[in-house]
Amino acid sequence: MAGRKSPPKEKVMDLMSSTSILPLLLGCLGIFGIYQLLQWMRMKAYVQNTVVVITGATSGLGRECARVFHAAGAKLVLCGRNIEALEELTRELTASHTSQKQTHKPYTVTFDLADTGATVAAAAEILQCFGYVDVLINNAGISYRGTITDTTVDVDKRVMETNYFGPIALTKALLPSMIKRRQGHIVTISSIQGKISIPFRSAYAASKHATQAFFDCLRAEMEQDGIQVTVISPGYIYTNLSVNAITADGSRYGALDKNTAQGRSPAEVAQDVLAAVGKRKKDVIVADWLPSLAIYLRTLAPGLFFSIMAFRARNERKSKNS
Ligand SMILES: NC(=O)C1=CN([C@@H]2O[C@H](COP(=O)(O)OP(=O)(O)OC[C@H]3O[C@@H](n4cnc5c(N)ncnc54)[C@H](OP(=O)(O)O)[C@@H]3O)[C@@H](O)[C@H]2O)C=CC1
Ligand SMILES: CCCCCCCCCCCCCCCC(=O)OCC(=O)COP(=O)(O)O
Repeated sequence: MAGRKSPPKEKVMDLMSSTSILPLLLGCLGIFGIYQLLQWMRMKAYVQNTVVVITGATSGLGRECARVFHAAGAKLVLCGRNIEALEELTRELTASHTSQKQTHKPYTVTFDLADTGATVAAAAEILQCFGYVDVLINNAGISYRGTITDTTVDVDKRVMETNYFGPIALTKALLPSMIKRRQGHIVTISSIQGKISIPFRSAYAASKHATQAFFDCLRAEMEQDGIQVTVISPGYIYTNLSVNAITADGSRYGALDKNTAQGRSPAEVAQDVLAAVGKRKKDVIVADWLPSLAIYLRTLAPGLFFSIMAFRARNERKSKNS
């Protein structure tokens, strides 16, 4: 009937059929789906049968990475200090074998990353496992809690040795064989604290900033040799990191922090690590919006960021003293 207004739903349907928007939309969705599927297949193929070395595989994120990469068909070399924990994980992974996908029995290599000599010797042992290394995941690390004025330089050194000098020694020892093959991927688990510094974490934040800087330099230098470098910066993850953290005098902190307990599950973060490796990402932040915003704030409005951190320090001091 002339002059009668059609209801909005009908109008939308009319528009869709008359201008072929619906088939166009469906076509785009289909192309996007196929693209995602191809990306996923490429990612899986990248990891299947590749030799992946994981440090700190005895606990937390490292152990979950071991599970995720094993399930994806990687040939694993699991590293840590605790031989029993490594053997237990190896038994678990071997028992989890399914007929659907070919999986491989992992090797284990035991060493302390804070001991450079032992780390370099371990690299030779790691290379003997499968004859080469495709992917090194520098995951092991320790955290720290304390005020700068109370903290001994020995504590600063201990954190730097585990989080910085150990991983770079292992990386340097494995690089020549990767360069020779013109193939390899170095992955480093840094932290949001590799990009911003928060009070009472000086040694940890410094070690993670150094890590970010070193691996950014490495990425540029290795491009000509075909070696990939990925730095992953997670926010809080629900692991034993705070429990195992060291304090100003070097003693164990021993408590599970609220932020840590409310963090992401290590299994979920391990999937993000797998995706970042499979997609050959260069720099990945795995965190909620607040830490990401804090990184932007540090760059774009440093004055405001420093005021917020000073406020945080005052508050933390007050609540400790009360
Ligand atoms: N949990 C979190 O909130 C976050 C963690 N990260 C990073 O994730 C990584 C993994 O930590 P996470 O799983 O959380 O913590 P965990 O404490 O659960 O695991 C740390 C791992 O590192 C190993 N390790 C520590 N010191 C040494 C050493 N000297 N030599 C060899 N191995 C060592 C531990 O082995 P052992 O059993 O021998 O002690 C353990 O396997 C770290 O680099 C951490 O900085 C980053 C952001 C957030
Ligand atoms: C006007 C806009 C206001 C915006 C406020 C932004 C500032 C908020 C500060 C957020 C700080 C986030 C810190 C995240 C730290 C983190 O995720 O660290 C991960 C770790 O490595 C944890 O190790 P730890 O030993 O510290 O548990």
